[in-house]
Amino acid sequence: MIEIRGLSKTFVGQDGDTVHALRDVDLDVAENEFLTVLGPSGCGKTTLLKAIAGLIPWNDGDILIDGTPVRGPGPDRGMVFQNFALLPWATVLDNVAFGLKMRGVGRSEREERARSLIALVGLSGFETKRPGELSGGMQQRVGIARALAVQPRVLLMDEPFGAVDEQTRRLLQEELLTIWEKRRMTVVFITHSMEEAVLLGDRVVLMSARPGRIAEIVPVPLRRPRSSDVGALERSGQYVEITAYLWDRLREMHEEQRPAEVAG
Ligand SMILES: Nc1ncnc2c1ncn2[C@@H]1O[C@H](COP(=O)(O)OP(=O)(O)OP(=O)(O)O)[C@@H](O)[C@H]1O
Repeated sequence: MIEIRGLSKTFVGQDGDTVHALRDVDLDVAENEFLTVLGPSGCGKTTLLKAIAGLIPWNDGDILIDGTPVRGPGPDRGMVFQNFALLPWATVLDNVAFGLKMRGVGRSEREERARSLIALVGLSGFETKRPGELSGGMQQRVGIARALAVQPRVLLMDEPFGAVDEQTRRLLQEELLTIWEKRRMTVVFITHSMEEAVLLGDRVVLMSARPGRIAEIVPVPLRRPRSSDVGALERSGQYVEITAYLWDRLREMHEEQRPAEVAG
């Protein structure tokens, strides 16, 4: 469904140095797959996601969605950011309905759709609140509802639970699994957490830094649905084994990086 071929992206820093954020990345994401992306800080995860979203240009390569080249943002792709990126002056209802308004959906229909999504993410009763009156976890629920409102085929999530406390993160992970189990869509989910990558993903993409490349793709054959008993899943041998494997690989990648760092 998403095909990435030979994707390369360089940035020129303020000091004039060139940073190879991505080099020659090839990746296929299947329809309705939940793909998680894990890698050290600065390996190009956000750059990859923004390129798929059509938010930044790249130097080389192609990104195709159902065979159509990505040339910019589109309603087929919804994005959820770590820092929520909500409209601070607008109510929860208006934030969730915003994308529908932009697409010319009439008031009563967009409010009805927004209310049902607000219920889906567990925020009924908070429709008239503004983001500043909500906790971080609640704000991120609004961010998810807003992204889902336009019924995107692809949901792009950039460390969406990175800014909330551990308990809230656990709840949001379970909720996201429940939502995805109900209405399947293709998800690309960036995280720093090995546990999160395994809990949510069908496959984990491991990226290495400088330049950002795909080091390995690790399948996660844990049974689904997973939302009903996350605790048992996390205690299963398979879960423990995959998480340990990812940690070994990340540590190896870190070791490989070190001599280059020392040599400058
Ligand atoms: N606008 C920019 N200008 C210059 N360099 C940039 C820019 N955006 C990203 N970079 C560089 O590109 C590389 C990849 O950045 P990116 O944000 O994609 O990494 P990341 O894996 O998402 O990092 P993190 O996990 O810390 O969020 C980094 O070295 C970063 O410094």
